[in-house]
Amino acid sequence: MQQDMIVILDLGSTENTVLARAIRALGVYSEIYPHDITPEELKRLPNVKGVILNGGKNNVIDGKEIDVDPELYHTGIPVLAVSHPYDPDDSDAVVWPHKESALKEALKPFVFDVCHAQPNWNMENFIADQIELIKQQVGDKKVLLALSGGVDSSVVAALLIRAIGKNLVCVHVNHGLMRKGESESVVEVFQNQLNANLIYVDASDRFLDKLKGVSDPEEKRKIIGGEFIRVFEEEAGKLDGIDYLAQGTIYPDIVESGTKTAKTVKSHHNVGGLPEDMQFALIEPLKQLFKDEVRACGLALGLPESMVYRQPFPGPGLGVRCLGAITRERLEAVRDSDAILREEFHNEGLDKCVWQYFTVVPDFQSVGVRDNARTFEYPVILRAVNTVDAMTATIEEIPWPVLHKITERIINEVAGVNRVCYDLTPKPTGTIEWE
Ligand SMILES: Nc1ncnc2c1ncn2[C@@H]1O[C@H](COP(=O)(O)OP(=O)(O)OP(=O)(O)O)[C@@H](O)[C@H]1O
Repeated sequence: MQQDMIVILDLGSTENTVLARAIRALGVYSEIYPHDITPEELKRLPNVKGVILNGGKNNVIDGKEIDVDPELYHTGIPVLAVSHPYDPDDSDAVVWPHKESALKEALKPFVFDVCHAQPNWNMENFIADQIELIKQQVGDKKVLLALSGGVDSSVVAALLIRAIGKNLVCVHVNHGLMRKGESESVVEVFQNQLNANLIYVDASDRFLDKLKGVSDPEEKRKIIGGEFIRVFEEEAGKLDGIDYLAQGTIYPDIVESGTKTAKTVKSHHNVGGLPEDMQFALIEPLKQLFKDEVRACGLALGLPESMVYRQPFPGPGLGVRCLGAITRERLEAVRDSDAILREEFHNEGLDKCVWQYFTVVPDFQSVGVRDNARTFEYPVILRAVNTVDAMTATIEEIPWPVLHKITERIINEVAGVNRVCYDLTPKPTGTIEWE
């Protein structure tokens, strides 16, 4: 193992991630575990140099104050107990700084002088350690991964290919609602460049047939999600001897799904909504990483920037941007206009400062004129928003010349479109997506 580690035990603090990031900022790897970890489990973790018991206001579960196993103090590993002030009248509470710079200074004596941890946390060492751990866990067994082409599943795939090569079986489902070139790039990067064992399923017709005539957004989402599970199940059923399922779970997913002491923000989809009765052991090598670290890991593994910095994309894909009942004609208009928007945003460097930008095609037409003749065609709506937490969103001010250029390209290059609009609605009152 290349990296030393400081373990944070969650005793009800809301600041676990702040603490982990501050320790990692000192160059020392840090992972967060629940308070009820046993001394044996702790000792099995690689290279643990110290333990921080991180107390806080969520320290009561089912009416009982939680604590760690007292044996943890006798493992020979240095232990530091800290607590964050949560009751302003509680003069006994240790004042623990919130700012990362101050927190780093406060942590240094424990991390370096008491634990003697080496600042050897970097992507190369992380990757080397994960590969070693995966090899130990999996041996020569087979691992299945649903590969969307999104950041998280792509980075997991690249890591597992390094660790176990062809014993990783990736399944990519093209539901026909991908952005332009996306499924092709999954095949190019994983099959052609990384030599992965990739099963590519073109299920476009199947999805589009099921969606024919369905205009209710919720029903559309349900059909897409349900059909995805069926396709994946069918493919998994054809495979023999799979023992493990890999998932692109990252640390924020765990926090959002609720840790033992944190309330659930939203229940995170078990990956791809896989059926409960599929009995696999899980491999989640990124589950302790934050999004920026996942990206750095992907780059270090040689994935292209376009994949690693891919903007968030809804599970039902372009299906929720082709408003109302999906038709192939309008779906192509969404796909082509989205590709133009992305290309122009990239050319202008706007892809670096706008969080999410996409196009929408509604299911009504308007009158226009082209070459002295009347047209009756669809509009394309542009949307570009910034957000910190996706709960609210603001509208990005795009320079007029850029908007003009995008408009001109869309009306000239996208079939069936005669009008372009810019959506100026913040969230609230609009959601980020239209459906
Ligand atoms: N078209 C697809 N083909 C194969 N697997 C998919 C597909 N779409 C989604 N998945 C699987 O479902 C998981 C969750 O999908 P979701 O769209 O919510 O992505 P995510 O959580 O942003 O992760 P990612 O960045 O890996 O796409 C993905 O990580 C992937 O394992």
